[in-house]
Amino acid sequence: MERKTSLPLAPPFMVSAPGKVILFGEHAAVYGKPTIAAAISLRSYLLVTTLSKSQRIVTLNFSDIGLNHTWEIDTLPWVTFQSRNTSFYTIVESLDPELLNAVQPHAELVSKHLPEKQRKMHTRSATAFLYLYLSLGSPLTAGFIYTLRSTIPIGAGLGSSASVCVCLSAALLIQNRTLAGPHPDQPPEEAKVQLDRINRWAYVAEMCIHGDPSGVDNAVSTGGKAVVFQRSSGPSVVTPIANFPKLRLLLIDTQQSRSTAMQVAKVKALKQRHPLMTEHILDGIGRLTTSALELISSADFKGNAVSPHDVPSALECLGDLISMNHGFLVSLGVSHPRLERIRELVDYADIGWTKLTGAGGGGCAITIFRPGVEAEVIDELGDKLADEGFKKYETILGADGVAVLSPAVFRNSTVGACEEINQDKFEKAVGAEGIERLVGVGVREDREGWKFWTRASA
Ligand SMILES: Nc1ncnc2c1ncn2[C@@H]1O[C@H](COP(=O)(O)OP(=O)(O)OP(=O)(O)O)[C@@H](O)[C@H]1O
Ligand SMILES: C[C@@](O)(CCO)CC(=O)[O-]
Repeated sequence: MERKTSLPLAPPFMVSAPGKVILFGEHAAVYGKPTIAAAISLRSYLLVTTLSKSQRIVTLNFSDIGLNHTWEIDTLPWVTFQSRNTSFYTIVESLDPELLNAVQPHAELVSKHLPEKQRKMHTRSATAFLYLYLSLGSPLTAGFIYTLRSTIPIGAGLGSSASVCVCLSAALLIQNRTLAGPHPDQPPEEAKVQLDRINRWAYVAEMCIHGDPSGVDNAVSTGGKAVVFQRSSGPSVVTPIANFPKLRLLLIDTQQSRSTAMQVAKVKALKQRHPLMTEHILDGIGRLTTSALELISSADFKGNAVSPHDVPSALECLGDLISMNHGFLVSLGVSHPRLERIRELVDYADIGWTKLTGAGGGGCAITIFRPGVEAEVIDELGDKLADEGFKKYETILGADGVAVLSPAVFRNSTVGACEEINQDKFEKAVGAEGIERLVGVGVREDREGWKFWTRASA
Protein backbone atom coordinates (compact mmCIF):
# COMPACT_ATOMS: atom_id res chain seq x y z
CA MET A 1 0.00 0.00 0.00
CA GLU A 2 1.32 3.46 -0.89
CA ARG A 3 2.00 5.79 2.05
CA LYS A 4 0.17 9.10 2.00
CA THR A 5 2.69 11.91 1.47
CA SER A 6 2.23 14.79 3.88
CA LEU A 7 2.19 18.37 2.61
CA PRO A 8 5.45 20.28 3.13
CA LEU A 9 5.37 22.61 6.14
CA ALA A 10 4.95 26.31 5.44
CA PRO A 11 8.41 27.88 5.76
CA PRO A 12 9.14 30.08 8.79
CA PHE A 13 8.60 33.82 8.33
CA MET A 14 9.40 36.92 10.38
CA VAL A 15 7.84 40.29 11.11
CA SER A 16 9.41 43.27 12.82
CA ALA A 17 8.18 46.59 14.24
CA PRO A 18 9.94 49.60 15.79
CA GLY A 19 9.78 51.30 19.20
CA LYS A 20 9.12 55.04 19.53
CA VAL A 21 10.11 58.19 21.35
CA ILE A 22 8.07 61.28 22.11
CA LEU A 23 9.96 64.15 20.56
CA PHE A 24 7.75 67.03 21.68
CA GLY A 25 4.70 67.51 23.84
CA GLU A 26 4.56 64.85 26.57
CA HIS A 27 2.34 65.79 29.54
CA ALA A 28 0.75 68.63 27.55
CA ALA A 29 -0.68 65.75 25.47
CA VAL A 30 -2.86 64.80 28.43
CA TYR A 31 -4.51 68.25 28.18
CA GLY A 32 -5.26 67.98 24.45
CA LYS A 33 -2.11 69.66 23.08
CA PRO A 34 -0.41 68.08 20.04
CA THR A 35 2.47 65.61 20.48
CA ILE A 36 5.13 64.55 17.99
CA ALA A 37 6.24 60.93 18.27
CA ALA A 38 8.75 59.17 16.02
CA ALA A 39 9.78 55.59 15.37
CA ILE A 40 13.31 54.56 16.38
CA SER A 41 15.58 51.90 14.94
CA LEU A 42 15.34 49.67 18.03
CA ARG A 43 12.85 46.95 17.09
CA SER A 44 11.01 43.78 18.04
CA TYR A 45 11.41 40.71 15.81
CA LEU A 46 8.92 37.83 15.71
CA LEU A 47 9.71 34.49 14.08
CA VAL A 48 6.73 32.26 13.23
CA THR A 49 7.48 28.55 12.81
CA THR A 50 4.82 26.14 11.55
CA LEU A 51 4.53 22.73 13.22
CA SER A 52 3.35 19.53 11.60
CA LYS A 53 -0.45 19.06 11.48
CA SER A 54 -0.26 16.33 14.13
CA GLN A 55 1.18 18.75 16.70
CA ARG A 56 -1.99 20.41 17.98
CA ILE A 57 -0.17 23.02 20.06
CA VAL A 58 0.67 26.70 20.00
CA THR A 59 3.77 28.00 21.78
CA LEU A 60 4.59 31.54 22.88
CA ASN A 61 8.33 31.95 23.34
CA PHE A 62 8.98 35.53 24.58
CA SER A 63 12.50 35.16 25.88
CA ASP A 64 13.09 38.87 26.76
CA ILE A 65 10.66 38.43 29.63
CA GLY A 66 11.39 34.70 30.16
CA LEU A 67 7.94 33.58 29.01
CA ASN A 68 7.65 30.20 27.33
CA HIS A 69 4.25 28.55 27.36
CA THR A 70 2.47 25.98 25.22
CA TRP A 71 -1.30 25.61 24.93
CA GLU A 72 -3.22 22.70 23.40
CA ILE A 73 -5.06 24.31 20.49
CA ASP A 74 -8.22 22.27 21.07
CA THR A 75 -8.56 23.37 24.70
CA LEU A 76 -8.81 27.09 23.83
CA PRO A 77 -12.19 28.91 23.90
CA TRP A 78 -12.74 29.02 20.13
CA VAL A 79 -16.50 28.64 20.43
CA THR A 80 -16.88 31.81 22.53
CA PHE A 81 -14.78 33.82 20.08
CA GLN A 82 -16.50 32.37 17.01
CA SER A 83 -19.93 33.23 18.46
CA ARG A 84 -19.04 36.90 17.87
CA ASN A 85 -18.57 36.52 14.10
CA THR A 86 -15.63 38.89 14.34
CA SER A 87 -13.72 39.17 11.10
CA PHE A 88 -10.32 40.64 10.27
CA TYR A 89 -12.07 43.79 9.01
CA THR A 90 -14.19 44.29 12.15
CA ILE A 91 -13.25 47.52 13.92
CA VAL A 92 -12.78 46.63 17.58
CA GLU A 93 -12.79 49.77 19.72
CA SER A 94 -12.98 48.16 23.15
CA LEU A 95 -12.34 44.74 24.62
CA ASP A 96 -15.31 42.41 24.96
CA PRO A 97 -15.52 41.50 28.70
CA GLU A 98 -16.90 38.03 27.91
CA LEU A 99 -14.03 37.27 25.53
CA LEU A 100 -11.54 38.56 28.11
CA ASN A 101 -13.13 36.28 30.71
CA ALA A 102 -12.82 33.34 28.33
CA VAL A 103 -9.12 34.08 27.75
CA GLN A 104 -8.25 34.73 31.40
CA PRO A 105 -8.01 31.14 32.72
CA HIS A 106 -5.71 30.21 29.80
CA ALA A 107 -3.51 33.28 30.27
CA GLU A 108 -3.36 32.53 34.02
CA LEU A 109 -1.77 29.15 33.25
CA VAL A 110 1.56 30.76 32.40
CA SER A 111 4.57 30.99 34.74
CA LYS A 112 2.74 29.90 37.90
CA HIS A 113 6.06 29.46 39.71
CA LEU A 114 7.13 33.11 39.34
CA PRO A 115 6.73 36.04 41.77
CA GLU A 116 3.55 38.07 41.26
CA LYS A 117 5.20 41.06 39.52
CA GLN A 118 6.91 38.98 36.84
CA ARG A 119 3.91 36.72 36.41
CA LYS A 120 1.69 39.74 35.78
CA MET A 121 4.01 40.80 32.96
CA HIS A 122 3.69 37.31 31.48
CA THR A 123 -0.07 37.06 31.81
CA ARG A 124 -0.49 40.46 30.16
CA SER A 125 1.55 39.37 27.13
CA ALA A 126 -0.26 36.00 27.05
CA THR A 127 -3.67 37.72 27.23
CA ALA A 128 -2.78 39.99 24.31
CA PHE A 129 -1.56 37.04 22.27
CA LEU A 130 -4.54 34.78 23.01
CA TYR A 131 -7.11 37.53 22.37
CA LEU A 132 -5.60 38.16 18.93
CA TYR A 133 -4.91 34.50 18.13
CA LEU A 134 -8.50 33.51 18.95
CA SER A 135 -9.93 36.52 17.08
CA LEU A 136 -7.89 36.07 13.91
CA GLY A 137 -6.80 32.42 13.91
CA SER A 138 -8.65 29.16 13.39
CA PRO A 139 -8.70 25.86 15.30
CA LEU A 140 -8.32 24.11 11.94
CA THR A 141 -4.82 25.40 11.18
CA ALA A 142 -1.52 23.77 12.08
CA GLY A 143 0.28 24.49 15.33
CA PHE A 144 2.80 27.34 15.51
CA ILE A 145 5.68 28.63 17.60
CA TYR A 146 5.83 32.41 18.02
CA THR A 147 9.34 33.40 19.08
CA LEU A 148 9.93 37.04 19.94
CA ARG A 149 13.18 38.89 20.58
CA SER A 150 13.42 42.65 21.00
CA THR A 151 16.20 45.23 21.11
CA ILE A 152 13.90 47.76 22.84
CA PRO A 153 14.36 48.12 26.60
CA ILE A 154 11.13 47.22 28.38
CA GLY A 155 9.37 49.69 30.66
CA ALA A 156 11.49 52.66 29.59
CA GLY A 157 8.69 54.48 27.77
CA LEU A 158 9.96 53.40 24.34
CA GLY A 159 6.80 51.62 23.24
CA SER A 160 8.16 48.11 23.60
CA SER A 161 4.72 46.61 24.23
CA ALA A 162 3.24 48.34 21.17
CA SER A 163 5.97 46.97 18.91
CA VAL A 164 5.28 43.45 20.23
CA CYS A 165 1.56 43.98 19.55
CA VAL A 166 2.21 45.22 16.00
CA CYS A 167 4.34 42.11 15.34
CA LEU A 168 1.60 39.80 16.65
CA SER A 169 -1.10 41.55 14.66
CA ALA A 170 0.91 41.49 11.40
CA ALA A 171 1.89 37.83 11.86
CA LEU A 172 -1.66 36.65 12.56
CA LEU A 173 -3.10 38.66 9.66
CA ILE A 174 -0.45 37.20 7.35
CA GLN A 175 -1.33 33.72 8.57
CA ASN A 176 -5.01 34.13 7.87
CA ARG A 177 -4.11 35.56 4.45
CA THR A 178 -5.83 38.90 4.92
CA LEU A 179 -2.82 41.03 4.08
CA ALA A 180 -1.74 41.62 0.50
CA GLY A 181 1.92 42.44 0.06
CA PRO A 182 4.01 44.17 0.86
CA HIS A 183 5.19 44.15 -2.73
CA PRO A 184 7.00 46.68 -4.93
CA ASP A 185 4.07 47.48 -7.24
CA GLN A 186 1.50 47.81 -4.48
CA PRO A 187 -0.69 50.92 -4.91
CA PRO A 188 -0.22 53.25 -1.90
CA GLU A 189 -3.98 53.20 -1.15
CA GLU A 190 -3.82 49.40 -0.79
CA ALA A 191 -0.74 49.66 1.43
CA LYS A 192 -2.63 52.12 3.63
CA VAL A 193 -5.55 49.71 4.06
CA GLN A 194 -3.12 46.96 5.11
CA LEU A 195 -1.29 49.20 7.57
CA ASP A 196 -4.57 50.41 9.07
CA ARG A 197 -5.65 46.79 9.53
CA ILE A 198 -2.40 45.88 11.31
CA ASN A 199 -2.64 48.99 13.46
CA ARG A 200 -6.26 48.35 14.50
CA TRP A 201 -5.54 44.80 15.69
CA ALA A 202 -2.30 45.92 17.37
CA TYR A 203 -4.42 48.43 19.32
CA VAL A 204 -6.68 45.59 20.48
CA ALA A 205 -3.58 43.78 21.85
CA GLU A 206 -2.32 47.04 23.43
CA MET A 207 -5.68 47.36 25.22
CA CYS A 208 -5.09 43.87 26.69
CA ILE A 209 -1.69 45.03 28.02
CA HIS A 210 -2.27 48.67 28.99
CA GLY A 211 -6.03 48.98 29.63
CA ASP A 212 -6.74 52.36 28.06
CA PRO A 213 -3.81 53.35 25.81
CA SER A 214 -4.04 56.46 23.66
CA GLY A 215 -3.02 54.49 20.55
CA VAL A 216 -0.08 56.68 19.63
CA ASP A 217 2.53 53.97 20.25
CA ASN A 218 0.97 51.33 18.00
CA ALA A 219 0.26 53.94 15.30
CA VAL A 220 3.93 55.00 15.18
CA SER A 221 5.16 51.44 15.39
CA THR A 222 2.96 50.32 12.47
CA GLY A 223 3.57 53.19 10.08
CA GLY A 224 7.07 54.11 11.25
CA LYS A 225 8.47 57.61 10.55
CA ALA A 226 6.67 60.13 12.75
CA VAL A 227 3.18 61.26 13.62
CA VAL A 228 1.36 64.13 15.24
CA PHE A 229 -0.97 62.83 17.87
CA GLN A 230 -3.77 64.81 19.48
CA ARG A 231 -6.24 63.71 22.06
CA SER A 232 -9.79 65.03 21.72
CA SER A 233 -13.17 64.34 23.22
CA GLY A 234 -13.83 61.92 20.33
CA PRO A 235 -11.26 59.50 18.95
CA SER A 236 -7.66 60.76 19.12
CA VAL A 237 -6.27 62.14 15.88
CA VAL A 238 -3.09 60.56 14.49
CA THR A 239 -1.57 62.28 11.44
CA PRO A 240 1.55 60.89 9.74
CA ILE A 241 4.22 63.57 9.13
CA ALA A 242 5.35 63.54 5.51
CA ASN A 243 9.09 63.64 4.76
CA PHE A 244 10.18 63.37 8.36
CA PRO A 245 14.01 63.70 8.44
CA LYS A 246 15.99 60.59 9.48
CA LEU A 247 17.81 62.24 12.39
CA ARG A 248 20.53 60.54 14.44
CA LEU A 249 19.55 60.17 18.04
CA LEU A 250 21.30 59.25 21.25
CA LEU A 251 18.95 57.55 23.66
CA ILE A 252 20.06 57.30 27.27
CA ASP A 253 18.23 55.12 29.76
CA THR A 254 18.48 56.30 33.38
CA GLN A 255 17.59 52.73 34.41
CA GLN A 256 15.45 54.48 37.00
CA SER A 257 12.00 52.92 37.07
CA ARG A 258 9.07 55.30 37.03
CA SER A 259 5.33 55.22 36.93
CA THR A 260 3.68 57.18 34.12
CA ALA A 261 0.49 57.45 36.16
CA MET A 262 2.38 59.04 39.09
CA GLN A 263 4.10 61.62 36.88
CA VAL A 264 0.80 62.53 35.23
CA ALA A 265 -0.79 62.89 38.70
CA LYS A 266 2.08 65.16 39.78
CA VAL A 267 1.35 67.59 36.95
CA LYS A 268 -2.36 67.46 37.74
CA ALA A 269 -1.63 68.38 41.37
CA LEU A 270 0.60 71.26 40.26
CA LYS A 271 -2.17 72.49 37.99
CA GLN A 272 -4.58 72.46 40.92
CA ARG A 273 -2.19 74.46 43.10
CA HIS A 274 -1.11 76.92 40.37
CA PRO A 275 -3.74 76.74 37.62
CA LEU A 276 -2.74 79.85 35.69
CA MET A 277 1.02 79.28 35.62
CA THR A 278 0.67 75.57 34.84
CA GLU A 279 -1.73 76.30 32.01
CA HIS A 280 0.77 78.79 30.59
CA ILE A 281 3.48 76.11 30.68
CA LEU A 282 1.25 73.47 29.05
CA ASP A 283 0.19 76.01 26.47
CA GLY A 284 3.86 76.85 25.86
CA ILE A 285 4.64 73.18 25.27
CA GLY A 286 1.74 72.95 22.81
CA ARG A 287 3.03 76.00 20.89
CA LEU A 288 6.53 74.55 20.88
CA THR A 289 5.20 71.36 19.32
CA THR A 290 3.38 73.37 16.65
CA SER A 291 6.56 75.36 15.90
CA ALA A 292 8.57 72.14 15.66
CA LEU A 293 6.01 70.73 13.27
CA GLU A 294 6.17 73.82 11.05
CA LEU A 295 9.94 73.61 11.05
CA ILE A 296 10.00 69.90 10.24
CA SER A 297 7.47 70.35 7.45
CA SER A 298 9.23 73.27 5.79
CA ALA A 299 12.95 73.05 6.49
CA ASP A 300 15.74 71.13 4.88
CA PHE A 301 17.57 68.94 7.37
CA LYS A 302 19.99 67.53 4.85
CA GLY A 303 22.66 70.26 5.04
CA ASN A 304 25.14 69.21 7.68
CA ALA A 305 27.08 72.43 7.90
CA VAL A 306 25.98 75.36 9.99
CA SER A 307 24.49 77.88 7.57
CA PRO A 308 26.60 80.84 6.44
CA HIS A 309 26.22 84.35 7.89
CA ASP A 310 25.36 82.97 11.31
CA VAL A 311 21.89 81.94 10.19
CA PRO A 312 21.08 78.90 12.33
CA SER A 313 20.41 75.67 10.43
CA ALA A 314 17.04 73.95 10.64
CA LEU A 315 18.67 71.37 12.88
CA GLU A 316 19.91 74.02 15.30
CA CYS A 317 16.45 75.57 15.45
CA LEU A 318 14.95 72.16 16.17
CA GLY A 319 17.63 71.70 18.83
CA ASP A 320 16.62 74.98 20.50
CA LEU A 321 13.04 73.75 20.66
CA ILE A 322 14.20 70.45 22.20
CA SER A 323 16.09 72.30 24.94
CA MET A 324 13.13 74.63 25.59
CA ASN A 325 10.75 71.66 25.83
CA HIS A 326 12.98 70.08 28.46
CA GLY A 327 13.00 73.37 30.41
CA PHE A 328 9.20 73.40 30.45
CA LEU A 329 9.14 69.79 31.68
CA VAL A 330 11.56 70.70 34.49
CA SER A 331 9.17 73.52 35.47
CA LEU A 332 6.36 70.98 35.63
CA GLY A 333 8.46 68.97 38.10
CA VAL A 334 8.75 65.78 36.02
CA SER A 335 12.51 65.62 35.61
CA HIS A 336 14.74 63.60 37.93
CA PRO A 337 18.32 64.08 39.26
CA ARG A 338 19.44 61.20 37.00
CA LEU A 339 17.92 62.91 33.95
CA GLU A 340 19.58 66.21 34.93
CA ARG A 341 22.91 64.40 35.33
CA ILE A 342 22.55 63.06 31.78
CA ARG A 343 21.94 66.61 30.55
CA GLU A 344 25.01 67.81 32.39
CA LEU A 345 27.24 65.11 30.89
CA VAL A 346 25.86 65.52 27.36
CA ASP A 347 26.00 69.33 27.47
CA TYR A 348 29.59 69.17 28.68
CA ALA A 349 30.49 66.91 25.73
CA ASP A 350 28.65 69.46 23.53
CA ILE A 351 27.27 66.86 21.12
CA GLY A 352 23.69 68.07 20.70
CA TRP A 353 20.36 68.98 22.29
CA THR A 354 18.79 66.93 25.07
CA LYS A 355 15.40 66.47 26.70
CA LEU A 356 13.65 63.84 28.76
CA THR A 357 11.20 61.74 26.76
CA GLY A 358 7.93 60.22 27.90
CA ALA A 359 6.60 60.61 31.39
CA GLY A 360 9.91 61.58 33.07
CA GLY A 361 10.76 60.91 36.70
CA GLY A 362 13.27 58.37 35.29
CA GLY A 363 12.99 56.50 31.99
CA CYS A 364 14.96 57.91 29.08
CA ALA A 365 16.52 61.12 27.76
CA ILE A 366 17.04 61.80 24.05
CA THR A 367 19.78 63.84 22.38
CA ILE A 368 19.62 65.00 18.76
CA PHE A 369 23.21 65.08 17.50
CA ARG A 370 24.84 68.25 16.22
CA PRO A 371 26.31 67.73 12.76
CA GLY A 372 29.90 66.53 12.59
CA VAL A 373 30.29 65.16 16.12
CA GLU A 374 33.38 62.96 16.23
CA ALA A 375 33.10 59.31 17.14
CA GLU A 376 35.77 59.66 19.88
CA VAL A 377 33.71 62.31 21.67
CA ILE A 378 30.71 59.99 21.67
CA ASP A 379 32.86 57.08 22.89
CA GLU A 380 34.30 59.20 25.71
CA LEU A 381 30.82 60.27 26.73
CA GLY A 382 29.70 56.63 26.51
CA ASP A 383 32.39 55.62 29.01
CA LYS A 384 31.31 58.33 31.46
CA LEU A 385 27.66 57.34 31.11
CA ALA A 386 28.48 53.66 31.67
CA ASP A 387 30.57 54.52 34.76
CA GLU A 388 27.52 56.18 36.28
CA GLY A 389 25.17 53.31 35.45
CA PHE A 390 23.40 54.82 32.43
CA LYS A 391 22.75 52.77 29.32
CA LYS A 392 23.13 54.40 25.92
CA TYR A 393 21.69 53.44 22.53
CA GLU A 394 22.44 55.09 19.21
CA THR A 395 19.45 55.04 16.97
CA ILE A 396 17.81 56.80 14.02
CA LEU A 397 14.63 58.85 14.36
CA GLY A 398 11.92 58.32 11.77
CA ALA A 399 12.72 54.63 11.26
CA ASP A 400 10.61 52.41 9.03
CA GLY A 401 7.46 50.77 10.35
CA VAL A 402 6.28 47.17 10.30
CA ALA A 403 8.30 44.87 8.03
CA VAL A 404 8.00 41.30 6.74
CA LEU A 405 10.65 38.71 5.88
CA SER A 406 8.82 35.86 4.16
CA PRO A 407 10.21 33.23 3.97
CA ALA A 408 12.78 33.86 6.71
CA VAL A 409 15.68 33.94 4.28
CA PHE A 410 18.15 36.72 3.45
CA ARG A 411 19.63 36.91 -0.04
CA ASN A 412 22.98 38.45 -0.71
CA SER A 413 22.47 39.98 -4.14
CA THR A 414 26.17 40.35 -4.95
CA VAL A 415 27.39 36.85 -4.08
CA GLY A 416 24.05 35.15 -4.68
CA ALA A 417 24.15 33.36 -1.30
CA CYS A 418 21.11 32.76 0.91
CA GLU A 419 20.96 32.68 4.67
CA GLU A 420 18.03 30.91 6.31
CA ILE A 421 16.87 32.02 9.74
CA ASN A 422 15.56 29.21 11.87
CA GLN A 423 14.33 28.83 15.41
CA ASP A 424 17.68 27.71 16.77
CA LYS A 425 19.75 30.53 15.23
CA PHE A 426 17.23 33.15 16.31
CA GLU A 427 17.05 31.92 19.89
CA LYS A 428 20.83 31.70 20.16
CA ALA A 429 21.60 35.23 18.90
CA VAL A 430 23.38 36.93 21.79
CA GLY A 431 21.99 40.24 23.03
CA ALA A 432 20.72 43.15 20.95
CA GLU A 433 23.91 43.15 18.81
CA GLY A 434 23.52 39.45 18.01
CA ILE A 435 19.84 39.91 17.06
CA GLU A 436 20.67 42.88 14.83
CA ARG A 437 23.57 41.10 13.14
CA LEU A 438 21.36 38.10 12.44
CA VAL A 439 18.05 39.68 11.40
CA GLY A 440 18.32 43.47 11.89
CA VAL A 441 16.15 45.71 9.71
CA GLY A 442 18.40 48.18 7.87
CA VAL A 443 21.50 46.86 9.61
CA ARG A 444 23.21 45.01 6.76
CA GLU A 445 23.08 46.71 3.37
CA ASP A 446 24.63 43.69 1.61
CA ARG A 447 21.50 41.58 1.71
CA GLU A 448 17.88 41.70 0.62
CA GLY A 449 14.97 40.50 2.63
CA TRP A 450 12.79 42.81 4.72
CA LYS A 451 9.84 44.35 2.90
CA PHE A 452 7.67 47.31 3.92
CA TRP A 453 4.24 48.61 3.02
CA THR A 454 4.71 52.06 1.51
CA ARG A 455 2.17 54.77 2.24
CA ALA A 456 1.59 57.64 -0.17
CA SER A 457 3.29 60.77 1.16
CA ALA A 458 0.81 63.46 2.05
N1 LIG B 1 9.96 42.36 24.62
C1 LIG B 1 8.78 42.00 25.14
N2 LIG B 1 8.40 40.70 25.13
C2 LIG B 1 7.22 40.33 25.64
N3 LIG B 1 6.34 41.17 26.22
C3 LIG B 1 6.68 42.47 26.29
C4 LIG B 1 7.90 42.96 25.75
N4 LIG B 1 7.94 44.30 25.95
C5 LIG B 1 6.81 44.65 26.59
N5 LIG B 1 6.04 43.55 26.79
C6 LIG B 1 4.73 43.49 27.46
O1 LIG B 1 4.29 44.82 27.63
C7 LIG B 1 4.01 45.07 29.01
C8 LIG B 1 4.16 46.54 29.29
O2 LIG B 1 5.41 47.02 29.04
P1 LIG B 1 5.77 48.44 29.72
O3 LIG B 1 4.60 49.34 29.75
O4 LIG B 1 6.45 48.22 30.98
O5 LIG B 1 6.81 48.92 28.74
P2 LIG B 1 6.75 49.74 27.43
O6 LIG B 1 5.68 49.27 26.53
O7 LIG B 1 8.15 49.66 26.97
O8 LIG B 1 6.47 51.19 27.97
P3 LIG B 1 5.58 52.36 27.40
O9 LIG B 1 4.24 51.77 27.06
O10 LIG B 1 5.52 53.35 28.54
O11 LIG B 1 6.29 52.88 26.18
C9 LIG B 1 4.94 44.13 29.75
O12 LIG B 1 4.43 43.88 31.03
C10 LIG B 1 4.85 42.91 28.86
O13 LIG B 1 3.63 42.22 29.11
C1 LIG C 1 3.25 61.70 30.00
C2 LIG C 1 2.50 61.30 28.76
O1 LIG C 1 2.15 62.49 28.04
C3 LIG C 1 3.38 60.50 27.82
C4 LIG C 1 3.92 59.23 28.41
O2 LIG C 1 4.73 58.51 27.47
C5 LIG C 1 1.26 60.56 29.15
C6 LIG C 1 0.22 60.40 28.03
O3 LIG C 1 0.23 61.15 27.05
O4 LIG C 1 -0.62 59.48 28.19
